[in-house]
Amino acid sequence: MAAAAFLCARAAAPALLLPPSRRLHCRLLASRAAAAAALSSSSGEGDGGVEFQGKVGFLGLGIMGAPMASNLIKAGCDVTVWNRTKSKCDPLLSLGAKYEPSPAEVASSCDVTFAMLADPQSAAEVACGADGAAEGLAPGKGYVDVSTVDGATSKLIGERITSTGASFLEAPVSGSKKPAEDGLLIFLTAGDESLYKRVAPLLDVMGKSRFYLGDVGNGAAMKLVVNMVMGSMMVSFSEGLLLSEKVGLDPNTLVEVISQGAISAPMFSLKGPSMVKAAYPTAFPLKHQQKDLRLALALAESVSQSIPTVAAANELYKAAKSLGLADHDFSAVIEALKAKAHSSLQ
Ligand SMILES: NC(=O)C1=CN([C@@H]2O[C@H](COP(=O)(O)OP(=O)(O)OC[C@H]3O[C@@H](n4cnc5c(N)ncnc54)[C@H](OP(=O)(O)O)[C@@H]3O)[C@@H](O)[C@H]2O)C=CC1
Ligand SMILES: O=CCCC(=O)O
Repeated sequence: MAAAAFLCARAAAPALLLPPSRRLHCRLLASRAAAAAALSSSSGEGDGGVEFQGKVGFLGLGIMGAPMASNLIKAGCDVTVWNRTKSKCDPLLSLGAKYEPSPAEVASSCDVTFAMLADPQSAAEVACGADGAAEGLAPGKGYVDVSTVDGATSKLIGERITSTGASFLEAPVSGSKKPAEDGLLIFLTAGDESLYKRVAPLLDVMGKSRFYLGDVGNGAAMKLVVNMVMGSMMVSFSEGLLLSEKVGLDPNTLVEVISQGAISAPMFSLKGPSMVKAAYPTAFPLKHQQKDLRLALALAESVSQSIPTVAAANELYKAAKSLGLADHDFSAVIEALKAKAHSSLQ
């Protein structure tokens, strides 16, 4: 069921690649959304992907938020943006977005507001702080937090949002810069189910599939588990690249061998060639990967689950941060291993 859903949703995605004249208008996305929603929700409730009518707010225009908001605008949605560093709004304004000077003003002028912030602190501040989104919310409005945060922060945000009478959905995403640009993200949602159904057409503009996971906290937990696996995989891959080179193999050949076998992953094929060249163009900042490992370790501790591989990986990401690599792509963690090898030789 889930596998079939995945294929169906992927097949719908190339609509975003159509020339502007043939691009689907947001309000006309119902058929695409209906087709995808009927099969792509893990709950299998066949929510029908009702069309979205209303104004959409978007807070946080970093690596992920900017292309996500941009896809909504290109699909014909009426989008209002805000970002702490105002200049990052300019490309979206050129595409036709409106601007409001605070999260509160975005939320009060829109029907549904999305937030894509760096970490738990910034997500809480933008939602609940002074001039935060909650100050502009009211019954009938919705707030969808797509940032990667821990469950406790998400619950705190959700409680503040729902205290205004508005609805709350957490919806962190799997997929990086390129899937965000291509509208191929995977949404891991939890919280208000009617808000989930209401924003389904918008999620389908930005993503290829979506999962509704129940209570607030479940989306955050799913995202952290996925990212802890990813962070450990990247460390293991880095160790393999370095070892292959040390024993006289060509690491590029290792990348190719891995790509053809059972452990093949798009991440290895995508990042391997540039890692061999010690180049780390940022798609997923290393500081965010380390944040996710820190949050995953806390999640594991909360249920007395041992995750020693993740704990070891986390130490390497911390070491990479202390080498000044926080804003590089997370694949730069390989540099921490190189530094370790170098220091053990001295
Ligand atoms: N990049 C990726 O591949 C993916 C990232 N994620 C997650 O998505 C979220 C965003 O990631 P990404 O776009 O890469 O990150 P960026 O670092 O590119 O963007 C972070 C955003 O948060 C804003 N921000 C940071 N601190 C504050 C603050 N105190 N108050 C208000 N705004 C603040 C930034 O504003 P400003 O421009 O002013 O700095 C910016 O808009 C993170 O939670 C990340 O873990 C999830 C999936 C993939
Ligand atoms: O949180 C970042 C996830 C990156 C990815 O899924 O490729």
